[in-house]
Amino acid sequence: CAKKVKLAKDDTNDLATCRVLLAELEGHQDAWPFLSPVNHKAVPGYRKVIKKPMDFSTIREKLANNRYLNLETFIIDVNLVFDNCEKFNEDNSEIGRAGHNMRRFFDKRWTELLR
Ligand SMILES: Cc1ncccc1N[C@@H](C)c1ccc2c(c1)OCCCO2
Repeated sequence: CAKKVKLAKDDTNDLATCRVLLAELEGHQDAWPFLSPVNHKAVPGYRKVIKKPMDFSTIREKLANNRYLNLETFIIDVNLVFDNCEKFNEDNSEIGRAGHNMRRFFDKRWTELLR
C-alpha cells in the first residue's frame, strides 16, 4: 500500500506571527484589563476562582524567553486570558465585554494570518 507521508506545517514564521499578534492585542483599545497580571489583593476572590492566571505581559515575557514550544502553545495561553475573563466576569460588564471583544479580534486576526 502507499506509504503515508504526514504533511509538515511550515512553522518558520510562527515566532514572528506570535510577536505580531501579541503587539496587536496589546495595542487594542479594549486590552486594558489584560495588560498586566490581576492583582489578587485588588480583586477579592480572584486567586481562589482562577487557577491559571494569564495576561499579555506574562505572554510577552514567555515569548521573549522562548517558553512557547510552538504557535499552538502560544494560542493556548492567549485563550486562557479570555477563558479566565469569562469565568470571573459577567458578560454584561465592562471587563466581560472587553474580553469578548478581544477574543473576537484575536480569532479573526490569527485566522487571517494563518489560513
Ligand atoms: C481581567 C480581569 N478580570 C477580573 C478582574 C480584574 C481583571 N483585570 C484587572 C487588571 C483589573 C481591572 C479593573 C480593575 C482592577 C483590576 O482593579 C480593581 C478595581 C477595579 O478595576
